[in-house]
Amino acid sequence: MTDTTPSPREQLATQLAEAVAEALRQDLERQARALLIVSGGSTPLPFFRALAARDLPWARIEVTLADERWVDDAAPDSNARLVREHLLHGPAAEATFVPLTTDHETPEQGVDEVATRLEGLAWPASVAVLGMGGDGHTASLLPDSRELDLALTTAAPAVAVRSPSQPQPRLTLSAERLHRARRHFLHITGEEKRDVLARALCGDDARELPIRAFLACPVAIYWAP
Ligand SMILES: O=C1O[C@H](COP(=O)(O)O)[C@@H](O)[C@H](O)[C@H]1O
Repeated sequence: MTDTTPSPREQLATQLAEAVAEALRQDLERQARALLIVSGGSTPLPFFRALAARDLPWARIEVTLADERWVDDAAPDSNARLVREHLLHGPAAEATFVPLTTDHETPEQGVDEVATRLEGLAWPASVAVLGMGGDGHTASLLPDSRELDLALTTAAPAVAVRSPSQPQPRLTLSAERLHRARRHFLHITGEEKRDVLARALCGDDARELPIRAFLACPVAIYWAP
């Protein structure tokens, strides 16, 4: 017989989708629109699929990203592509998705247009679902980027980022803007990320491990092996 038990990562994604959906429902009882910030990368895919299946008033929900690579939105490494392909399905296709790229050649040229777009959203966000890389980065607050200090301290909503460890330039929501969410969830999987998180919890220098900027939010940690 085939084992149909969901994997721990699928169970985690379902639990996270339930928590995010409940937060959106609660806020939409009191306000006309609600904003959801999601992360890119590979971890959120089962969460996107689980959330898309939730019964929500999607037409009143705005979705944007914590960060984006400055690539065409059909490129394999575009976070917008992941959101479009895995979250904005069925009833969830009625959500308003606000991407973080423009037609400009570089994020430095496009950042003001993205900032204007972001200012028009329903702040404070209901939820920010953060991810984390093995180097302790979250969004594109990258430990080796020249712009990390700026992104951690500026009041601007978005920052253009370049980093020797990343093949493409990126655009990230600033730490200040990511803090403007009523609830923060950290979604990570695997032993390596658990160890990085454990290390981050033992210190306070966000320049070394940028995820530290959110560990006192408070943040609800969703982890599975
Ligand atoms: O570059 C990125 O990495 C992190 C984590 O990605 P994952 O593939 O390890 O899940 C992600 O949170 C961030 O949004 C993304 O752009």
